[in-house]
Amino acid sequence: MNISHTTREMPTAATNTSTSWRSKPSWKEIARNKSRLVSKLLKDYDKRIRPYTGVLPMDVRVDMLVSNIWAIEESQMDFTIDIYLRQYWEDPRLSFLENEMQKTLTLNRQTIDEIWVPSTYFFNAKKAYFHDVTTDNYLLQIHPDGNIFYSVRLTVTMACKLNLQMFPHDVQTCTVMLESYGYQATDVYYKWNSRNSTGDVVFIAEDLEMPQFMITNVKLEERTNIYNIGPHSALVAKFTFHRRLGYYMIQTYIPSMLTVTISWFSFWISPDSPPARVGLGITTVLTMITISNSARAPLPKVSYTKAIDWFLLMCLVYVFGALMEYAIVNFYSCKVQYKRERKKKKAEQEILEQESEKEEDKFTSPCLNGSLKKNESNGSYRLAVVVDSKNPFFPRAQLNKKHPKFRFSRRHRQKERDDLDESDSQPPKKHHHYFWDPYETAFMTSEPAYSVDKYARIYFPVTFAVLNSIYWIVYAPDKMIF
Ligand SMILES: NCCCC(=O)O
Repeated sequence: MNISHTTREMPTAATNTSTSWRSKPSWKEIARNKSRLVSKLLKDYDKRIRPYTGVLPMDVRVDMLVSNIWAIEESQMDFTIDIYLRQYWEDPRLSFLENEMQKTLTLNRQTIDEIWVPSTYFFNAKKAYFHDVTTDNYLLQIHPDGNIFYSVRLTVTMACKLNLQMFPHDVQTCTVMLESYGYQATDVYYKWNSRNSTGDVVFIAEDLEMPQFMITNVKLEERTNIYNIGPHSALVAKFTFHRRLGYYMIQTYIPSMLTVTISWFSFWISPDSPPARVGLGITTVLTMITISNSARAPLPKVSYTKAIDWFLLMCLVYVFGALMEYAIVNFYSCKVQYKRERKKKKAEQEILEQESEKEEDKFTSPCLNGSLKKNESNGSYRLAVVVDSKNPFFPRAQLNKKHPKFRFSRRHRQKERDDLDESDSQPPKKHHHYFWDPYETAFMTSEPAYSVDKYARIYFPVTFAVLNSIYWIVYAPDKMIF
């Protein structure tokens, strides 16, 4: 809506007493003349009868200025629109001779009640009201040739069938359909008015901005609706709305993705800290449920699945999955701990038996000269075997055969050498060092619980990223509007 500001001069006494006042009619004369003209036009005028009745069907041309569109209400499946509805028609009974005093008549609300007006109504209106501040918002102009221009300001809430399968990536089309209530198409025919100065028919106010939508198209149709009482002419304006994603990004998508990401932190927390892992898991599940509820709250209870339902379901499954993963880890962890204890006990029993035998009998032989030491602090065993200089591979092969649980260890080499040789005055002999921690051996041999965490660290983020990409490709293939 372009508004320009101009100043104008009011007629003054000086204007009326100028030398040319006799040739130009005074404003009082003009007013009196117009008053007489209106009375004359309305005398014998029967507003019950339409123009051209019994002679021709008449056209009613329509255009409109949309000054505002209030948010589309998904739960109610409607939208509210502020319009200046403008109707144009010809009524030869109201034509008059144009002259200096008789130009276009601009009249007020009362005159509308005295002339014939089309019985226009909104087909899909749920409720509507006229504006009356500070006076009734009506405009009526009668042109000398009998053309009438009638404008009225309305706020109408219209039904709009929404398909929310793609919500919130949806594009909605809402219609404004107006029709003649009382006249059949053979009497009154509606047409979109493209005869105005711009050629536009539905003007959208320049400053109209919808917080959640963007109007991307307006399509116009003229149609005839067939009823059992006969055909009625109608006009349809179809507004296309693209939903803006910004709100849903901030309120739903980003918080959900962050919640899912937080749930993965559990995979890096020790399985031996159940309060930490269970607490994190349950918090993220509850957070996801809260986000889902608030995202769905304004939506109607439709029976089909919406895009956002899939996304929220996916996130919920992931946070639930992270909690379930801990249940599995915990189960295996307990099982493993039990087995580990048993293995450790068995291993220690074995060692005790070995220790009870003479060390040399067990770990030394003419070809395998070894020295076994137990680390009392952690229960591990270390064995240093003198290497046969002629055959350096000999002791390891021999030991692997005799004591397969011992592992060659570089880690303890220097320490062992110091321990073994400190009391030896001879030059140090070359040793191979072997290590066996019965506890560690039992622990390392079966650790499915820890493997589950290790796999989860990769599996959860990768699959979530893949599913997310599929979601955005399927549901937001076109441009996204924020
Ligand atoms: N000042 C109200 C104008 C009405 C209309 O443009 O239809």
